[in-house]
Amino acid sequence: MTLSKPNKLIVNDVTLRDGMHALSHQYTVEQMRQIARKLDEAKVDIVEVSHGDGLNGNSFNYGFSAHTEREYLEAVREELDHAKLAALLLPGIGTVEDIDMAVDAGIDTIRIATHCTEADISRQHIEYSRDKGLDTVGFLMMAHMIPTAELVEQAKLMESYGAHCVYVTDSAGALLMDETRERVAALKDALDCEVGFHNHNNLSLGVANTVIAIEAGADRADASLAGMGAGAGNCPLEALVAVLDRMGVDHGCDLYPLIDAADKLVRPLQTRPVQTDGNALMLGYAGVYSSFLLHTEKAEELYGVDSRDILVELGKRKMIGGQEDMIVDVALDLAEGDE
Ligand SMILES: C[C@H](O)CC(=O)C(=O)O
Ligand SMILES: [Mn+2]
Repeated sequence: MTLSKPNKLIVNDVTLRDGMHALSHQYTVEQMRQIARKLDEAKVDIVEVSHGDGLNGNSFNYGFSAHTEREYLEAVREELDHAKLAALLLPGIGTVEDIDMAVDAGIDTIRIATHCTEADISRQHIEYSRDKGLDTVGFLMMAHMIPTAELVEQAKLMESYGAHCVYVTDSAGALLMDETRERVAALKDALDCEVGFHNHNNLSLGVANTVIAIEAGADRADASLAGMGAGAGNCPLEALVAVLDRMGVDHGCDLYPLIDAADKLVRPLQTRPVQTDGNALMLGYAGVYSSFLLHTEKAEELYGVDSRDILVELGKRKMIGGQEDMIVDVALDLAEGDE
């Protein structure tokens, strides 16, 4: 099938940001350099670098990273000739001072992420980033949790603050195919700015849903090498590019350096394989934030409660990003027999 798309797809790699979750934020600077070099050689448009939970995520609650974000950003900046450098920020975890640091370290793009019902807290950060001349993106996380019409209203807020692009972000990898199409098409219809799509492979729909998003008009798509990311990982970049090649979609990336980087650089780093195994599947099934996976497995070990039960309960309680401490709460409740 050939898809006629008016503009080239913008490919945003998240191996060095979402991929941080899969490694408990422990990339070395040299690993980041090697991966960034290959992404640049493959002509990926945007390479994102940050703590997995965004700038300043370095903390007891989210996990400490091996190096500072300035060290990571400055190192990757030196490796990029073609690709733009991006950082992610969640208002409240990161502040405008972190945007200043990232600008100083050389970013071109900032992505401001909020829970899908909280777009209003992105105003200050989006306006500030626009004033700094950054390519500015709004990122509506856990997009499966609200109906499409509400998501559109939240996206319009981000656009009104000045976002160049607003993302449908399937943080839990929970969206079904029709749900993906409906959300992306509705944002495309309602917004003048670009629309993006980011997802997780928890229900094994990573590539399929990204292709559907592109068919529905997404201008930007996120993916990562070997799917390196939270939960079952993100849409695997090399597989997406192979499929888009077959479909005749203009994405501008070279397949072979991506395959080489996925197989030789990234997969060997995956101490816990990034795949749709039982617990990762449960994230998509129960609608739970993908970065809860490793924290939940730790709670299983500590409190002797089945991870799957913890994840189902977290989904029932509608826990969202930032509520990582509730994983322990739920595990303790289940251990005591009261849920
Ligand atoms: C901070 C999160 O990891 C952002 C993200 O990639 C998602 O919600 O998915
Ligand atoms: Mn993600």
